Amino acid sequence: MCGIVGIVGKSPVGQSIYDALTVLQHRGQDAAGIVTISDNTFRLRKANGLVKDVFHTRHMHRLQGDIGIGHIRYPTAGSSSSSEAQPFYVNSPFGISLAHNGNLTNADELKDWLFKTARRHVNTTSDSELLLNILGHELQEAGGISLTPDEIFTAVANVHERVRGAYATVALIIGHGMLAFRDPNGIRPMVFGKRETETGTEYMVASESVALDACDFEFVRDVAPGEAIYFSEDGQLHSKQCAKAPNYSPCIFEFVYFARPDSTIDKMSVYASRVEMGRKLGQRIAQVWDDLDIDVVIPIPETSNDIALRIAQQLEVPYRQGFVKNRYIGRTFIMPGQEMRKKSVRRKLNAIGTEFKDKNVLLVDDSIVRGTTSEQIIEMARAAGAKKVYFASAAPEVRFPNVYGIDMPSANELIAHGREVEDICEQIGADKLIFQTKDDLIKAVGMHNPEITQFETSVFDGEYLTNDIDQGYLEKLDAARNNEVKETSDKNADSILDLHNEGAS
Ligand SMILES: O=P(O)(O)OC[C@H]1O[C@H](OP(=O)(O)OP(=O)(O)O)[C@H](O)[C@@H]1O
Ligand SMILES: NC(=O)CC[C@H](N)C(=O)O
Ligand SMILES: [Mg+2]
Repeated sequence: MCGIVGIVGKSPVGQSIYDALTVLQHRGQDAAGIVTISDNTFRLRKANGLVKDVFHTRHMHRLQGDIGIGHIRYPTAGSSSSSEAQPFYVNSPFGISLAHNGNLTNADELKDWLFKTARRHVNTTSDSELLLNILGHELQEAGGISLTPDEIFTAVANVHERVRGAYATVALIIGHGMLAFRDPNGIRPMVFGKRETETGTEYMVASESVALDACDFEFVRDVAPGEAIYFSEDGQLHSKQCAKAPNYSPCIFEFVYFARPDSTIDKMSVYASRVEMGRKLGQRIAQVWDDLDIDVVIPIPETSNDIALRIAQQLEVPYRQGFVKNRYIGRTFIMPGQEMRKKSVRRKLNAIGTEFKDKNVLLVDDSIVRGTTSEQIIEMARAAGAKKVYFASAAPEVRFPNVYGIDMPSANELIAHGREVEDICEQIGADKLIFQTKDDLIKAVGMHNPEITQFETSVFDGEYLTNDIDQGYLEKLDAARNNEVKETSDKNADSILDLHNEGAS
């Protein structure tokens, strides 16, 4: 999951974009980038690393201009080379710079078409650079040098026709303004907001509402699935539904894990959804485990904290923070390699012995994906003296790869793939294991916005709503991106030919 942000301001926007990226850091830890426009010239700084490490004072001084976009990356396609950090840039038919959250499912077809028909060369293996070139091509077909909002919307409508997958996108078009659009299923989130200043209204788009809060922008609304919003440089706002058949289906995993609890996505509070996940799971535990002998409920920090607290209330059992999280270690699941993920669990979490000694503990996590966290945490709980270790997951069994922006390319790496609950329980070493049902998860999130009747839930049920994913596609994805392949390609990532990146050293 990446994070995107864009601001059309009335004064320099570099610092606000930086601030927005820091509060979106939980969506990607691999690379960060900002592009601004000043004197009709793009200013770019992007590199691998966290926001705080990528941008130094000297870079911020150079990121001048009242309009700009930013990105933080968690790769789901191509390599993790710094040459695939975003935003990307293309110089025709205008200077365009683009940042993308999501993943395209027809990338091979698009690359071929771009080369053979649109005669555009793409220099990296990133799907986002393909998206940029498709947009460039469609802008060229739709508009002249003056480029009207209608011409821009025609271009986006044609992008929707060509591109499959998930794409929340923000782009700068030099000499014109900023364009934001969301795929017709609205899989990845995007909000927009405004800020009134003495010199006029400023606009901002971002992956999550928390970025608007951090920069003092007032939330206006979510960008609708298939919709495009165009903010001209002089501050005019135009919007249009550009998809023929939009079908609101936000990714439910945003609510389970990805998004920050203080964000609201598609009118649904992430925090309230997690609390309700806890209530429902608590009810289920009480029903299914009638011989309940739980002494204490303990979350696996950090995402599951709110869920575990609600489970404890439901079960009328004490809630204790039995694990301490090292605040200097990032999120484990979005780290690039399995080796790094494994090592990080113990560096990140440590047990407080007294909370476990001679107790039957119920450990709660938001999800079990590869089982990296649960397996090690259960060992730690036992080593700290727990009598019995029970485990509850607020998401159902994750059994299928994700193709829409979460890096789960390989079914074989998912601990629940081809396994039933007893089997998974044995694998992670728990005494008992329980999962939320898919139905309850959908209700827990969906109750906050009755307009949403469908969610993107493919990791739980294998149903891919873009209708273009078959076994052949999944096998190819697995072969290209499984752990082994990724670890080798990441070692070679820096040798990938890069174009000049100002200030990269
Ligand atoms: O089964 P796994 O493959 O281990 O993946 C699931 C775990 O990874 C995530 O935590 P993470 O450490 O990324 O972040 P958090 O601090 O937000 O919980 C998630 O919250 C689970 O704890
Ligand atoms: N997680 C994402 O949104 C990734 C965006 C894009 N597919 C990339 O790999 O850079
Ligand atoms: Mg976690």
